[in-house]
Amino acid sequence: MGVEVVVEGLTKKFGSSLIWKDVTLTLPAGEISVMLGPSGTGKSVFLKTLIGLLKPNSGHVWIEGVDIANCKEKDLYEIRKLFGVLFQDGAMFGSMDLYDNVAFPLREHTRKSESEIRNIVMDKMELTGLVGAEHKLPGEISGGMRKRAGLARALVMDPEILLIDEPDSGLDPVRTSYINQLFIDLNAQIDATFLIVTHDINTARRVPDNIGLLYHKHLAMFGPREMLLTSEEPVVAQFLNAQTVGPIGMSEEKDADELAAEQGIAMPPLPPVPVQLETSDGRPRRGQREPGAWCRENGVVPPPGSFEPNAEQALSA
Ligand SMILES: Nc1ncnc2c1ncn2[C@@H]1O[C@H](COP(=O)(O)OP(=O)(O)OP(=O)(O)O)[C@@H](O)[C@H]1O
Repeated sequence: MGVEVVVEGLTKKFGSSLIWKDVTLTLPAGEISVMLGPSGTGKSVFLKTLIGLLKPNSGHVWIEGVDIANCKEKDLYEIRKLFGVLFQDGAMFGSMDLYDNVAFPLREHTRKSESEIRNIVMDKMELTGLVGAEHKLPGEISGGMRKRAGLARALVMDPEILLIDEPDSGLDPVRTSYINQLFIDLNAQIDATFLIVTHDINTARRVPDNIGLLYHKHLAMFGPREMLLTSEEPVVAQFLNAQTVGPIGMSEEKDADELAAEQGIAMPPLPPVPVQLETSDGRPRRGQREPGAWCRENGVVPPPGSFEPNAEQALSA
């Protein structure tokens, strides 16, 4: 389960406006990757391009030997069945209760009987902690529950690839922690390839196996979590450690005057690398590695205090 997604030289423009250029990365099968970036850098456009909702100007997205950026509609239709997508607002139908919302893709795209549908829907409701809320309308539940309902719906077709757009938008830190734990537990259970787009650096620091950062119309870096959290590269270090000193300003890039004013101000030292969030029942995940393994294998000395149980002091953005 879980398939690799290989992105090669992807470039996207709207008219003459370049969104990002030459993005190349591989989402490893069954692992959790996070895509970060300042507002407006094209993270949502990237998700939509991966699933073929938007066409890139050039480049390839290879999934199981098919280039979905350039294939026929018929092949795209087949490949899309591998995806589950959780949109920012959950994208629920307001007039249907949660049960019917979650059942919708099964009724629309399969010939399953209502009793088979019931088994699948209730299984996904259980996975996402929604048993008992089946007959509530989306307008009657909290934002956190709506996201979990969107997640249950994204799971009913047993996706190999799960794309999740800003799961933490509009959620308080406690609900964000719950949904992050749910992603880790789900990843262990379904072994799908996850890509989460987020602004939340605490999510990015603790949840994924891999992190990518889109900045200034290109992919600044993509790689294992420990690689980015120990990187001294100014854009990566500034963003992942929520610093104001560095090349990123309020509206993405700082201008020359702002950067000149910072001359001589050293970037603060990197904080300790936190341990990665584990599954709640201790079940291993495919992408999980021993804390510090990447650093050891690559001869990188992590900041003092890294991987200690209490190293995960929340950073404020
Ligand atoms: N269909 C479209 N047509 C034209 N421009 C678009 C379209 N979709 C997105 N854009 C533009 O592409 C840019 C990137 O948008 P996108 O929503 O992907 O950014 P983002 O990084 O997800 O931002 P945020 O973090 O604020 O959600 C924006 O300038 C947006 O206006």
